[in-house]
Amino acid sequence: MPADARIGLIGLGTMGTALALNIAEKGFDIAVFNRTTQVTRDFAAGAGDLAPRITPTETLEEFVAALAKPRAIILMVPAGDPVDDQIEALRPLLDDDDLIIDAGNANFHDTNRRVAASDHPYLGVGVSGGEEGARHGPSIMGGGAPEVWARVEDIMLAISAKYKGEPCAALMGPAGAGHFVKMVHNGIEYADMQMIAEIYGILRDGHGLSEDEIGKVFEDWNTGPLESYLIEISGKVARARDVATGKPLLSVIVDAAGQKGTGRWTAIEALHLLTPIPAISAAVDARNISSRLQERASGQDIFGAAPQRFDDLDLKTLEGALIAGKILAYAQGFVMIAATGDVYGWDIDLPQVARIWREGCIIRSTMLDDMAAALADHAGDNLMRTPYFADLMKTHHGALRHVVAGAALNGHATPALSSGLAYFDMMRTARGTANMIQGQRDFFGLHGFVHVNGATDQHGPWAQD
Ligand SMILES: NC(=O)C1=CN([C@@H]2O[C@H](COP(=O)(O)OP(=O)(O)OC[C@H]3O[C@@H](n4cnc5c(N)ncnc54)[C@H](OP(=O)(O)O)[C@@H]3O)[C@@H](O)[C@H]2O)C=CC1
Ligand SMILES: O=C(CO)[C@H](O)[C@H](O)COP(=O)(O)O
Repeated sequence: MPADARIGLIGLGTMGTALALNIAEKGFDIAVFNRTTQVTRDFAAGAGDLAPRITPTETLEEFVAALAKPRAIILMVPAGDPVDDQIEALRPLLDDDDLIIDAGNANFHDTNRRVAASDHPYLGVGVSGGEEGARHGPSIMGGGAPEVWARVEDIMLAISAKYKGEPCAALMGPAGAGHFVKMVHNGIEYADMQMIAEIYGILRDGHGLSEDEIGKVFEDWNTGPLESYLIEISGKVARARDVATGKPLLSVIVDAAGQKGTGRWTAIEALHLLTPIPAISAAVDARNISSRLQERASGQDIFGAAPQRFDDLDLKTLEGALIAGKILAYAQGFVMIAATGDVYGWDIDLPQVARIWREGCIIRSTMLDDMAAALADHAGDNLMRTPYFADLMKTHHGALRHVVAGAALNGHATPALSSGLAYFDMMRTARGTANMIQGQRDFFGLHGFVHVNGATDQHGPWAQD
């Protein structure tokens, strides 16, 4: 077997299979390996016209031998131990300058650790777009040293999605920066999905619309400012039928949301960074609450089901609420990415992040082009305060307010929309209510407060007792 494959890939699951075919289609010879050999055989047998560019291998030794030197190997296996185990198995077979690329959804702390622990070239690369994106063009968020990224940049740019011809792939920063950006991408994804689900609930239980009618609403919204992959697929999901029964698919899906961890990591990391992302955190909590099926049923037995019919909010208002909520979720995510500058010393280019999210990834949306422009023109500012998005917020925060208030009065839980609104209101209130908290802290613990005249470490009269 000639040792001439330009790149290798381990892990022929949903993402690995699609990515390997994408790489081959773009003209790069690729060697593949999978833990379960039959999967490799089936993959090779089904590769069709792309088979000549693909070298299937059945042992790690055979896989490594099939690669041109210096080697570059993509891992597309589950995050965590499988990545460490695979690296441990591979490294003894590799030369010092061979490159390992973890393209799964690794926790960025793990990527930082792996980079720090090894002198060998390493990239942590976030890939978004699901199976379809991986096959035909994902958004790719690279992390690692620029000279290491340069070794595979041509492949990354070639296989990535294109926005008006511009590749949606870039190096975000060193070490775990790529996986950090992918993590926040997924956090925003959680908030975006949760807000859509909240509006779906109002359409279903408040307005009493059928699934087809709801599908039509999302289809209509997908031709306006909300145009995005998630709104598009929400319409398709609403319209879909269960194959076995012919019933609306949504009516046969248990309402307990799964999660693999990236949203939770985003919420945890935001707390560490002291960066508020309440809409994203609320979306994580909402998934956690959704999973408590038994408890929710018991709650309904005691209190009665919460959501009541209410249809006094028109579709324009619901659309406006989603527009405002979406801006706030993205704004929180971008502020969180910017916070890595102080804490990790990463100088992540926010407009570039927005640019590579314009196509390929799950949160792609027409708004992202305007976000890229706003973040470039107003570096360092919160997206919600940049003129274009501030105007949109001025136009739509009233709708968000009506939806949150109406939902609360009628028993519809809207945790992500409500949290987004609370963030907006707090972030536009020069004098809030934390003076009371400071007073309380000083009362019970003499923690001191800053006086409005600028004097620090001040105390209330109780300090004299
Ligand atoms: N699915 C998605 O939409 C997306 C997933 N990701 C990330 O991509 C990565 C892969 O996900 P996905 O393709 O969906 O996962 P799959 O479950 O479809 O595939 C997992 C692959 O990893 C292999 N594997 C599992 N455990 C081990 C192990 N311990 N050692 C070696 N190989 C192992 C499996 O081999 P075997 O055949 O032997 O089981 C299989 O080829 C994950 O990190 C995921 O979070 C990122 C973006 C989107
Ligand atoms: O990374 C992704 C999309 O961008 C994956 O689809 C991810 O698995 C989604 O997260 P979760 O399973 O927690 O909903």
